[in-house]
Amino acid sequence: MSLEAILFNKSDKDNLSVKILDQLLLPYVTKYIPIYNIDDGYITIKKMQVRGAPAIAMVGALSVLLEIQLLNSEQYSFDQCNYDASSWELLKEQLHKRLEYLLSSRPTAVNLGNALHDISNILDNADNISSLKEEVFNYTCKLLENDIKDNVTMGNNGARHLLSLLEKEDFHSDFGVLTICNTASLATAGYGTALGVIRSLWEDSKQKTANGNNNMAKMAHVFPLETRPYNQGSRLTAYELVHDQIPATLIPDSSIAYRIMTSPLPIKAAFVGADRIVRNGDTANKIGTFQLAVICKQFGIKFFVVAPRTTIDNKTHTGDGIVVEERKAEEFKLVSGTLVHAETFDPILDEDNMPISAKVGVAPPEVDVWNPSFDVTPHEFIDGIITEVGVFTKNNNGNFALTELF
Ligand SMILES: CSC[C@H]1O[C@H](OP(=O)(O)O)[C@H](O)[C@@H]1O
Repeated sequence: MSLEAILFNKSDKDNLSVKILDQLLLPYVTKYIPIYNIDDGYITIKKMQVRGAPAIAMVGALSVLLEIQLLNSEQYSFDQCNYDASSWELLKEQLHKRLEYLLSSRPTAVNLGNALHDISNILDNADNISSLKEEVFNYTCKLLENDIKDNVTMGNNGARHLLSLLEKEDFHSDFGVLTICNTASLATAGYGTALGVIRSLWEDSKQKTANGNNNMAKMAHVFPLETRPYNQGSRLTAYELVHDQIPATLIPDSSIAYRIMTSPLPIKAAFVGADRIVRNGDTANKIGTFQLAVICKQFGIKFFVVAPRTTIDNKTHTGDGIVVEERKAEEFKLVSGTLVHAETFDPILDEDNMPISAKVGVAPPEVDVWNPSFDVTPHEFIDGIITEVGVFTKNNNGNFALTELF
């Protein structure tokens, strides 16, 4: 099992605990940090210690569950925080406000909003704090269980779809794929979305190799983009591909077209995740996704969005309605990482024998920057939307029919 972004200990239902992997320190440092309440959920999501639309939703829901656990415990003194427990209605009103605060941590990824909307409905129908805790516990457990199950189903759906397309075009050899950002175990409860398809394609390749089926289309190489400025591709996806021993070559975001043109093997698809898919199929995803889609269209390479139903926004009609989060300028002007020896790449350790995190400046402090965390890819550039329900492709008018997902 590769790294887990979220550790949820539910062995004692009266003493639930959650830890999240601090992804700002990867790939050199593996450090889990505890979550105790909604404030911790907000901070770890805002700082992107945990990131990835599905993982954000799960950590958000878990932080609400832990806050309810606190409110349900005798030793918790209500005057320590925001709650007036003199009435159940007052407490519910305040908890609704806390959900809105949590939602503001990352506005573009719809999964968090969908999860908090569900929890808000549970809250509206709850009669007391202990029944509320039971309902939110059951909801959150289901959210985590369904995420992994759906990711494996989605991965197999996507692999099967691409291989059948290649069969139809009479393509029977090794191929490469592209991917951007991190859409794997570090962005979900496990297996991943776009990288889940790549994991399924790799399982298929290994099976074909073991059976000696050398005259069949099989994925042989992955080209992950580094994904500036947060480097989810170089720090996280490359890490997961190395862990899974999937052949991969990390490439600069700026090299996509040249990589396709000079690739030693044909590149047949790009698989990307999503933070929000709206009714017409326009998709918000990591900044750089739209230009990857444009380049794929130029080269006739299939471009697939991979996302579970929890990433669907069925209220917004087109991409124009999507709020794109802009991150702080420092996240662009400074590159965060771990101090390593230039030759050996071994982390340099401090007096406590711990790796040293550092930021290096790569731009003049005075310069203005534009640092959108996402972009919006119009559905015209998307060849298919891969979900756990199935693969959705456009009709002859070039439109997606996604009502089954709403
Ligand atoms: C399955 S993760 C979906 C999505 O989330 C990532 O964004 P971030 O790392 O800023 O949370 C990226 O856009 C992934 O494609």
